[in-house]
Amino acid sequence: MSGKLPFNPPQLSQFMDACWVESYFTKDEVELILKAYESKVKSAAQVADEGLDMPDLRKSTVTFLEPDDAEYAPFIHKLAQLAIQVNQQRYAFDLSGIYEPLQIAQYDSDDFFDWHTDFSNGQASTRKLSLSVQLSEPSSYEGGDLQFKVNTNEINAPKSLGTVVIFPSFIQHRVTPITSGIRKSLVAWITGPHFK
Ligand SMILES: O=C(O)CCC(=O)C(=O)O
Ligand SMILES: [Fe+2]
Repeated sequence: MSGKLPFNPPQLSQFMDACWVESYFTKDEVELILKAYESKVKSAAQVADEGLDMPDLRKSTVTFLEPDDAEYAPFIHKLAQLAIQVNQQRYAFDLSGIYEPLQIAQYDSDDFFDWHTDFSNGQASTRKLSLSVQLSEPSSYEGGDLQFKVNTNEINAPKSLGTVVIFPSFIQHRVTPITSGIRKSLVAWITGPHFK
């Protein structure tokens, strides 16, 4: 017996629990998404595809953009380009595209989204990467930190307008309660075949 059972998997050396590109979108690009939010029908946020109200987990108001909506194509393509590039550098996941509506969320005072992963049962089991675009000026609200749980540390993502935060959908994250003002974000989920 050799005492070995080699699988020899390829290894990643650039993995990060979360990364970001500050000011990736311009103020004008953000403005377009804010107008979309204003023009659409909004509802209280539910949790993943379970369609559940979980008031202890999440409180915010949301609306959605279809990924092939021509009006927002330049914005959505620019976001997709970043997902592809960051995936090549850091994650090497198999990605198929954007198959879910993009979420625009508004967090008013006391709104929050407690610790969770975007990867879950059903449709959420095909989520590979999550991207959050910061749509509000940091000076316009307090609280509302997008945080990642990395071992025992809570890592804050930058809040500057137009910043995109990218992370594997299986990473624990939260948005802390808003203590004043209003925070808006756009979240896209990049789909791929199941982990295998
Ligand atoms: O608002 C954010 O930046 C993130 C929200 C979030 O985690 C989600 O919608 O799954
Ligand atoms: Fe999330």
